[in-house]
Amino acid sequence: MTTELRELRQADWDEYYGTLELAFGGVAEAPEEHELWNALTEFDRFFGTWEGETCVGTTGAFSFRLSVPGGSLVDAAGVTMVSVAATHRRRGILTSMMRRQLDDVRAKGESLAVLTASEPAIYGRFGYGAATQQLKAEIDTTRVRLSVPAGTDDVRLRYVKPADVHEACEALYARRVSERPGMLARQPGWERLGLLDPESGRNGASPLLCVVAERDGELVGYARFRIKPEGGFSGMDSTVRLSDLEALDPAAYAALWRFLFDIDLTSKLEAYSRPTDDAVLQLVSDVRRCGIQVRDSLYVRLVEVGAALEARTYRAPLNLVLEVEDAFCPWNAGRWRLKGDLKGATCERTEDDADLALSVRELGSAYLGGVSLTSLAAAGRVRELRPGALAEAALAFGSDVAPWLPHGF
Ligand SMILES: CC(=O)SCCNC(=O)CCNC(=O)[C@H](O)C(C)(C)COP(=O)(O)OP(=O)(O)OC[C@H]1O[C@@H](n2cnc3c(N)ncnc32)[C@H](O)[C@@H]1OP(=O)(O)O
Repeated sequence: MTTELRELRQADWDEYYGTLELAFGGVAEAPEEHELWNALTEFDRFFGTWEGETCVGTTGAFSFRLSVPGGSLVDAAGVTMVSVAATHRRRGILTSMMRRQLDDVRAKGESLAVLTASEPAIYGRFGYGAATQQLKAEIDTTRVRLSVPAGTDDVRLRYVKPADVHEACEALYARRVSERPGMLARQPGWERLGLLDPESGRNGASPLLCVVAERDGELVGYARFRIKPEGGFSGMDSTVRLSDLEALDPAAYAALWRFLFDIDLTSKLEAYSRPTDDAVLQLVSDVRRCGIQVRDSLYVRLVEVGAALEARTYRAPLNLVLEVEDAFCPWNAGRWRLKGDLKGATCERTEDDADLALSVRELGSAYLGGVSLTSLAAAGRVRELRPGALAEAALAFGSDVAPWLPHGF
């Protein structure tokens, strides 16, 4: 039986979403999660592959604004909900959906596509490069102490219901977005994600709790977390699970972490996604007892190389020619002259000799400044054709702040 790839319709959403859930193990999500993802679906950007009435492939894209080095917010397609029914794998269904999707992203004028991958091996062939990492911590709060900066005691903390302060927390988050590449500006509707709290997603922990940090009555930070009750005959020994934490200054930041460390009857603090340069690593007395692990997070694909490279700034002056390989989106292939500095950039087609050769996947990895071109060159994935060009480009592409995606999509 032949398959048909077509835009998603509201009437087909349940069948489409059922296919996706099955590909991820078949456990149905809670009704409130269904409702949120249905509300966020941009139907003209979501595709299903159909065999008769049966959906056998899913994908979609959200219209995001991504923070890039220099602080601009750039239109980016947030690729999501990718699956192929296990009965229909290895027949090229994913490849046909990726083809349609990237053509569609290009037609919309977006220069970037981004995603988080269930497995790192899937998306390199389509030109996506791993661009950010996330840090997981499991901190033994009975052994690790925090050194807090002056002013921490002036920060007032209070428990609040997450929904009661949600608007103010979202406004604070919005101020943080342009300060760190990889963060997404919350689009209308997405503010609900931070409050999503189905019982099935808590794994035995409390409902979502929130503490705000204030100074002179102004919100300067917040932490949202859950507490998983644990322990036994000898007493309670619970775990704090941090969901998200943002603060506007070091004292507010330290006050929130100190609070999380000091919650009575708890001995462990778990954080699943923090930036790799999180300042908490500089506050702790014993980083070895923080159970740090790092993994890949956001993958970036330059859909229009010229426009994407012009959309960010560069940390040092740069003037070189890139020879780009891009088998899946051949309109990007060839030579580009990139001139840039802290103020802006131009990137145009050229016939001049190339200084560096790389594929679009390496450009995606380096784009947010978190993966060094020098390291990619050491792996043989970037070739220096003019001596000195690699050092020049590696310095310019880098970011002082580690890029980070705070939440999945
Ligand atoms: C952004 C997100 O949503 S990430 C979520 C991705 N989804 C999942 O992980 C759910 C479970 N997995 C699946 O649904 C499917 O296995 C998919 C979507 C990963 C792959 O779908 P398929 O239709 O089988 O892929 P398709 O046949 O187009 O394969 C294309 C190529 O990718 C390769 N490939 C496919 N899946 C994988 C994988 N998991 N790891 C490594 N390579 C893979 C294939 O071997 C093939 O390579 P080839 O052209 O050299 O032979």
